[in-house]
Amino acid sequence: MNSDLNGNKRKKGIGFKYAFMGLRRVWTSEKNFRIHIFISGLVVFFGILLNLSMSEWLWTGVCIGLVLILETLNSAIEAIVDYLFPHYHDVAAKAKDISAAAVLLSALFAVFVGLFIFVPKIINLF
Ligand SMILES: Nc1ncnc2c1ncn2[C@@H]1O[C@H](COP(=O)(O)OP(=O)(O)OP(=O)(O)O)[C@@H](O)[C@H]1O
Repeated sequence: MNSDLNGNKRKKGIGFKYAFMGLRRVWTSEKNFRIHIFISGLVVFFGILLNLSMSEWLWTGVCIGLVLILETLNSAIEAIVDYLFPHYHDVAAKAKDISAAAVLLSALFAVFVGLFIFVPKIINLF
């Protein structure tokens, strides 16, 4: 056992339980995360419908994973920044903007890969 800054006791050990609590936190508190999950569900649905190949599923999975991982990290950074800077501060703006940029880059990458995979398949339907 050790203590956090508020003197609360925290159990040391394998962090899976806390990691799942983190997932629940990001799901309940971050609208963007829920939107990404919803879009990921749609992509998987259309992937099944369009019968993606193994490598196409791999690329799709990498893109979905990348966006969700970066959105989760972005949420953690936002929480720290909000705590450290309750009022306007240039450092807070810089940290949040750059953290959001990481999510944006991953989303653009996902769109780029998605266009390569899905557009030819959709065109082939007609
Ligand atoms: N304390 C602050 N100081 C300076 N600028 C801030 C501060 N808080 C937020 N901002 C600016 O406002 C933008 C949006 O911040 P916000 O906290 O609303 O995050 P968000 O990207 O909208 O994410 P979410 O919707 O998950 O809260 C930041 O990217 C930053 O430019």
